[in-house]
Amino acid sequence: MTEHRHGGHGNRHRGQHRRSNEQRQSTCQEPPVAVLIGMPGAGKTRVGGEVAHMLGVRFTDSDEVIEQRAGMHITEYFSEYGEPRFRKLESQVIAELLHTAGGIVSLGGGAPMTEEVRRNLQAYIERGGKVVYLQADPQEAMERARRGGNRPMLAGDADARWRSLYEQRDPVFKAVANVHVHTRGSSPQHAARKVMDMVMEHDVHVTGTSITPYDVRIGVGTSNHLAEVLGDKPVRIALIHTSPVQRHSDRVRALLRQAGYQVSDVLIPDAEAGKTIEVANGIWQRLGDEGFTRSDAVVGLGGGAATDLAGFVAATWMRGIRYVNCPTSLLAMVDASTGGKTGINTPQGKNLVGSFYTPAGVLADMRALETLPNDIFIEGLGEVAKSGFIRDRDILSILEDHAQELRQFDGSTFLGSPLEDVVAELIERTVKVKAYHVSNDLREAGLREFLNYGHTLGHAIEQIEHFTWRHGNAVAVGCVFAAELSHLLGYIDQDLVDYHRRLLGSLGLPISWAGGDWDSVLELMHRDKKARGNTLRFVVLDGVGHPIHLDDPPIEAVHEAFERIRPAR
Ligand SMILES: NC(=O)c1ccc[n+]([C@@H]2O[C@H](COP(=O)([O-])OP(=O)(O)OC[C@H]3O[C@@H](n4cnc5c(N)ncnc54)[C@H](O)[C@@H]3O)[C@@H](O)[C@H]2O)c1
Ligand SMILES: O=C(O)C(=O)C[C@@H](O)[C@H](O)[C@H](O)COP(=O)(O)O
Repeated sequence: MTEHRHGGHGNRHRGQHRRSNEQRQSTCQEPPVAVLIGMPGAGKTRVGGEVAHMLGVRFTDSDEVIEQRAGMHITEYFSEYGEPRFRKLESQVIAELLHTAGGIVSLGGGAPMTEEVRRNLQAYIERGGKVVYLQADPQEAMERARRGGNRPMLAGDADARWRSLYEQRDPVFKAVANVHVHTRGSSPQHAARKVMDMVMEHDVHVTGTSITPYDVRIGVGTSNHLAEVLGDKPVRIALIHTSPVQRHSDRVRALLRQAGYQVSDVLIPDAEAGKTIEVANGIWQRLGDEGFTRSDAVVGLGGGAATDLAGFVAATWMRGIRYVNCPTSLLAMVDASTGGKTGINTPQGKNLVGSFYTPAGVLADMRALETLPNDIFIEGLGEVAKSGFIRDRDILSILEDHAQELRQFDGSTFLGSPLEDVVAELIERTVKVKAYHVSNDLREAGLREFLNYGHTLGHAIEQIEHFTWRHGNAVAVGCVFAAELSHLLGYIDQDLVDYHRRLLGSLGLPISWAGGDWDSVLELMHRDKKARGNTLRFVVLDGVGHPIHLDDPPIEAVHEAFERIRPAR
């Protein structure tokens, strides 16, 4: 029930483009990374060439390929054979390029007006492709088209002809493209940067029974989609955020105001201190005082604690209003912001009050990672690794291969570095794992519980440590505990337990815990949401990618697993 649409076909992050391009320049047999369409003079060739250069991939102009095939200039072909025959040749060439060109392809201005081209572009999009409508300012485009000359479709009064073509083509281009980039006033380099960020955006579509479908949009600059996702119904937006992410909330507030919304800026206490009934109550009071109605909305911006609280407020205000999450920590991007588990803590335990309430969209803008401290980035890797253990072993391989760079994460040098591609892929893969479970079991009747691997002990550690232990760190120890328990009960061998310790340790995550005592841990594990009556329940593995439910295990084994995560004396 989950579809995945992302920045192209397979794992194609920027570094991979560069490497593979050198090997494939002459014999490319891959679909393009992106196809640019737009009006004459929109800058398809210039911007497309620049994007290809930035990505280190080849650039193909369909008109040039047609001229090579025809052995003559397009203007000559037009006058000798007429437009219908030209469009036929153009369709054939484009059909081939959509399977074989690789890199960036720009299409002739009128190409998408041919039905067969539209059909082929649609099929390309369905295979994961990006068709980018380069929307230039009409004056700028006309001026460039005039200067460019030699365009058979603009013969005569070029401006008048351009305008009339624009009226016919603009609605078609808008419908055909799945990426729209406005280039008004932009230099070709700036426009190319915009195109590149949008092309490299990875989208995971979440759908399923009882879920109004939404997208998780991952990439640099994805918060620019905020107004599009909120839509035009809300008049007021409550922007809920914490102070360490002030720089990002300032930007988002400006975006919202530019889009015409009335923004109520709601600053909440940081981290777990924000996930309380008192904080929620303070916001309900404000929403009431400020006249928030059912058509207004909430934006949650920050780490997982802020998005959990924002979702809870949205779920409860007037029994549910629209909300969009803008996660700023790695953990919130890969896990907390998606899936609709919203909630607060109570003195008795973590997330004990809350609801399943799905966001209208999630904008994981990787630009936010620029300010993320190293220890909070590493904490997020705890949930990434968990997702690898329960479902996607490629996540584990990527973590192994890049452990050292990940461990040394530095937000100030992150964007544009090779690590950016690695992290983008980890985020996308982890969100897919989350989306798979959520799509099939929103209300956690069974399958979704697998996302709780490592959490039964993890939540107890957080609670006993009064939240001085970060969630992802506690989950990492919880995963080692769950692996020990799986092994003690004969589900996995010692190698897999050792592998848990080796991998998590190599990422800088904790693998043992000295705090608390057995009795208090046991009491808290009984309050875990997976427990039933007096029965403890856990998620364990019977292999990588094979989580299982473990109901009412022998208490001696649980105790022994706990002893095994105590540090060696
Ligand atoms: N709802 C879910 O499905 C789900 C899933 C996983 C975790 N969670 C919850 O998420 C929380 C953990 O999330 P977290 O690890 O993001 O912790 P957090 O929200 O406490 O954030 C950690 C710290 O990093 C700061 N921060 C976040 N982004 C930043 C940025 N870009 N720059 C600078 N500082 C930044 C925060 O303000 C905070 O101080 C826990 O409450 C956990 O229960 C919920
Ligand atoms: O989405 C889920 O379902 C999860 O269990 C994801 C967990 O990683 C997350 O920490 C969640 O908040 C835990 O929920 P809880 O129901 O155990 O409180």
